[in-house]
Amino acid sequence: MKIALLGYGKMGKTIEKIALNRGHKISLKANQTPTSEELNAVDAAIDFSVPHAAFQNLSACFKNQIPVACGTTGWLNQYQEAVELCKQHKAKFIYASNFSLGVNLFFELNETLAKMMRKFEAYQVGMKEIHHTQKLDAPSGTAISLAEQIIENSNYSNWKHPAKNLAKNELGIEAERIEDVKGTHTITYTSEIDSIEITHKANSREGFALGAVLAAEWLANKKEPGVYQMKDVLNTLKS
Ligand SMILES: NC(=O)C1=CN([C@@H]2O[C@H](COP(=O)(O)OP(=O)(O)OC[C@H]3O[C@@H](n4cnc5c(N)ncnc54)[C@H](OP(=O)(O)O)[C@@H]3O)[C@@H](O)[C@H]2O)C=CC1
Ligand SMILES: O=C(O)C1=N[C@H](C(=O)O)C[C@H](O)C1
Repeated sequence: MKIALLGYGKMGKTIEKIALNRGHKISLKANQTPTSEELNAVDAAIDFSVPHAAFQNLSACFKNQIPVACGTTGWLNQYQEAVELCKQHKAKFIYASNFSLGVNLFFELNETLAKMMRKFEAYQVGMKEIHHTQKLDAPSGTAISLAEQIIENSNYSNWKHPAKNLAKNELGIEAERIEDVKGTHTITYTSEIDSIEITHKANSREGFALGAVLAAEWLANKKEPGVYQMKDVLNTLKS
């Protein structure tokens, strides 16, 4: 399949390597919003760009009916608008705050743990993410997804970053930036007696990149237009 890489930075370059190994062709490497002419020459697009560009890039894909997998974080205030636009143009779209298999397993673990802990009010939940110093957004998209899962399955009502002056029902997210850290997320349940902690640590960017390529392949093969989730892709691969 012919792929457009929207964003040819750290992730774009890792995705290129994985996509070529899977027999795809990279027809476009763009560090700016693509033109319709450029998009019409590809089968699918993968957007790992910057927060201020993601919505514009997605709009260009929807208008040209190019299936698009988007991993860019930090633009979610426009997510609903993107969903509407995708439906309006009968396009195909997946956004995932994290495309790696490991983090998607971690999402399942997080949800199960939150359900288990719901009735034990002695435990306070805390979250911390660590990423490299070039990251533009905080907290990470993955931390937001994890926090939303906990909120849905507990008595917490909202998340807060930075994690200061928290009300009882606020889930604090701490973010630390350390050179070259690929992405670490930790959730801690703390009582006076003990702590329970789960951590996912990415050792490289390859897991994110493989997941994004699998999502783009899945979208390109999907007949029905729509807004999909990484869960849909992984469920198909499991069956
Ligand atoms: N969902 C997931 O699994 C993951 C998500 N991410 C997210 O992906 C995004 C990219 O991460 P990363 O590759 O590390 O970041 P980089 O900064 O390394 O790369 C971003 C690239 O986007 C380019 N860019 C700038 N403006 C546009 C535009 N209008 N259209 C297309 N490209 C543009 C930049 O070009 P220039 O330098 O010329 O400005 C740069 O090459 C981030 O939001 C990050 O949080 C990262 C890893 C995993
Ligand atoms: O910017 C990154 O590098 C990453 N961003 C994503 C996020 O914001 O959650 C995913 C991963 O943690 C790496």
